[in-house]
Amino acid sequence: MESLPYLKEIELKRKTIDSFHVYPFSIPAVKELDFLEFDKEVTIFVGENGSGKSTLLEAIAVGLGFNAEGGSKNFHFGTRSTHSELHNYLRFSKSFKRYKDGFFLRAESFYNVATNIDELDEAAFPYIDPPAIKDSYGGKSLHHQSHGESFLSLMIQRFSGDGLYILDEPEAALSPTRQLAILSRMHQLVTQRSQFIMATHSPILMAYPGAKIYQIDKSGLYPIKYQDTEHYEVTKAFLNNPEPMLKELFSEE
Ligand SMILES: Nc1ncnc2c1ncn2[C@@H]1O[C@H](COP(=O)(O)OP(=O)(O)OP(=O)(O)O)[C@@H](O)[C@H]1O
Repeated sequence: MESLPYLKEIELKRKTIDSFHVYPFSIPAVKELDFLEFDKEVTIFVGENGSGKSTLLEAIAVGLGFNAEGGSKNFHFGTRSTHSELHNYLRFSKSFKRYKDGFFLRAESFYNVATNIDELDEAAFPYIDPPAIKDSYGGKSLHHQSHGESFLSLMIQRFSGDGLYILDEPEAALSPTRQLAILSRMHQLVTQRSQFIMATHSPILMAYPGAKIYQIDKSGLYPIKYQDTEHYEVTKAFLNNPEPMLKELFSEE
């Protein structure tokens, strides 16, 4: 699709940064960052806990106009104000084509998104019967669905294609079977001209065919093949033959 992706590149305006010794500029994802290309429909960030995936994803989302705690561009609630200033130091290079749908999904604050939907529906109730917003999320309050069900409702019912979707660890509540369902839904949405930018620890989700995977570690941020990710190697080695690893882990020495 010629006009995809919607987000083509980000650049860190390094000259405007006073110090790379303070958060968020001190974290591996940012310290070595210059340019980052989004040249595939699906871009995936992988890396150890604390490498800076969420910080980077949040800055991309906020810089593009999404609420720092997640949601579509219509969400403006905030229960905390701890998001970093990184977005102010990024330059965004976008396609001429606009996306029609968009969502920033972060596992850690999805609860607040669900609460906000309920509150908006309650506020609309005297005027619109039945309240409409949750219809787009599977017809019942996301609080009345399991964590995994609500994630899946969101992707299946609410995401409508022609979209830019920024997902932070969407696997958090999902069984392996549901993660496969997410892969399938992502594929449908990609065929409907969508772009995904995602941070994940899931070896299932990072197997999305043709995805561009960026590894984040102390040397910075660089493309990596799926089979070379630590997530793939460790999971494969463990599942193929768990005993030696368990023995090593539980040895007294
Ligand atoms: N508001 C903040 N102020 C200072 N340091 C922070 C802040 N938020 C995060 N950090 C630190 O920045 C680093 C990167 O955190 P971040 O949440 O981006 O990592 P991550 O790669 O998403 O980790 P995980 O895989 O565990 O979700 C961590 O060391 C974290 O402690």
